[in-house]
Amino acid sequence: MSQPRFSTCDLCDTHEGDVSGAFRVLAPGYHSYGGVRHFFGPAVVLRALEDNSKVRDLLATPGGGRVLVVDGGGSMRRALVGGNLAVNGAKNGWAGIVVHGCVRDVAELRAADIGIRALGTHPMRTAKLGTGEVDVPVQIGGVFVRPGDWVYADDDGIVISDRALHA
Ligand SMILES: O=C([O-])CC(=O)C(=O)O
Repeated sequence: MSQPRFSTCDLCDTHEGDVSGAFRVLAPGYHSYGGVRHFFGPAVVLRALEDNSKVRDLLATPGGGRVLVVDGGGSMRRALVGGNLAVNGAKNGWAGIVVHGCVRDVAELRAADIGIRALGTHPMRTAKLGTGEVDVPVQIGGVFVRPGDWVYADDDGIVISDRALHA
C-alpha cells in the first residue's frame, strides 16, 4: 500500500503551539514489533485487560486502513497480540495495532505486514473470556485516545490527533 510520507517530528514542529488538546503525543515506551514501522490511520479503541477475545474479534473484521488501539492496562503479565492475530489483522487490512501492554511471537510479528507498537513482550497468552470494551475513550501514554482519533506512528514516536494531519 502506498503511504503518504509523514514524520511525527514534522507533525510536532507544525503543531507545537496547539494547546487545545487536539494534538497529543504518547509518552515514550512503545517499541516497534511489526513488519511495518511507519503507519497511520483512524483509531478503533478497545479496553482489554488480560483478555484478548475482542482484539481477536476486531482483527477478524475488515480494517480498512484503521489502527487498533488497545488499552491493556499496561499489563506485564500477559500478551494481548501474537503471531496469528497479527497475520489476521494484516490480511484484513488493518494498518497497525498499538498495545498498551505486551505482545508475543516476536519473530512472527516482525514478518507480518502490519505496524505493531507495544510496551514489551511476554510469552504468556491472555484469557479468552469475551471481556473488553469496544469504542471507549482510553488514557494511555499520558494522553487520551478516542475512537476516530488519527494515529501516526514512526520511529520517533506516536502522535494522536482529533483530525487527519497528512496531505
Ligand atoms: O492466541 C493468542 O492469545 C495470541 C497468540 O498467540 C496469537 O495471536 O498467535
